[in-house]
Amino acid sequence: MNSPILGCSGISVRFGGVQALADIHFEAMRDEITAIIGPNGAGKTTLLNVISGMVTPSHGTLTFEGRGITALPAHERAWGGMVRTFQNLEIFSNMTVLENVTMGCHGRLSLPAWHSLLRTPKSRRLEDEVRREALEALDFVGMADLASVTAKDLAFGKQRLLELARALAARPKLLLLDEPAAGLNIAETQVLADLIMRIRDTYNLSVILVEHDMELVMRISDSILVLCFGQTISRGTPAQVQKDPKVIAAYLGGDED
Ligand SMILES: Nc1ncnc2c1ncn2[C@@H]1O[C@H](COP(=O)(O)OP(=O)(O)OP(=O)(O)O)[C@@H](O)[C@H]1O
Repeated sequence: MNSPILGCSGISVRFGGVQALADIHFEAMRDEITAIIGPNGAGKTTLLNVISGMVTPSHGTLTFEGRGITALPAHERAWGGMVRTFQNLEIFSNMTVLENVTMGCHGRLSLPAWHSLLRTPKSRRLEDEVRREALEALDFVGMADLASVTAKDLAFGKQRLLELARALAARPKLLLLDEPAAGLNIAETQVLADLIMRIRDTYNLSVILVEHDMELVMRISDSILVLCFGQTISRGTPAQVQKDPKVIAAYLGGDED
């Protein structure tokens, strides 16, 4: 039976007078794509930030692979296999595509600095390995031919895929995607949807995504959490969530009755 990779229990976050999240209970299952949706200001990004360790909840606990991680800082969560992408692209624009992706491998594949300084055989082997894995990730997102291009010269859609390739190169167990389709056109969004499903199936990893594009969410998600004003208003499969009157009222702008 499938088990949760991530668990949130009673998560609350307050920013001054704003209750951004109130008592959120939520599980993301292994090898599944879980979407977090909701209207503007619902608390989606805040929840993603709590999961990745960038925001500390005022209440509640988090588990990752069954272990408590509530007090674990963001970088330790990343070492443990939780890797995220950002709504505003965070690529190194003056570096090449390949150099950007190799950044994803570091941390996982690293040696004490003196190995690199002295260019020991071990450090050269490691460099080869990093390069091979980075190229593999680029190939997976269909960008192997762009490896030597400077990142800032890529079209926006390709920059988004570059960020995804870098995240993949870190070999995550849980991939957190913050609005991966933002700024993409319809054709690029289709490519992205196929890619995210292929990532789940090929790498056997779990994905949590925050996304506004409902077509994408309904097409690729195994499970959806719907937030509104910091509260959970619905959870379930795309089919269940789509016909939930609370979701229709709050998110899709319909009537509850
Ligand atoms: N750092 C902060 N300081 C103060 N208030 C914040 C902060 N971050 C978020 N908020 C508030 O918390 C609430 C939830 O914001 P959040 O960004 O998580 O929503 P969201 O669902 O991701 O919205 P959007 O779809 O517009 O990105 C909002 O009312 C927002 O204004």
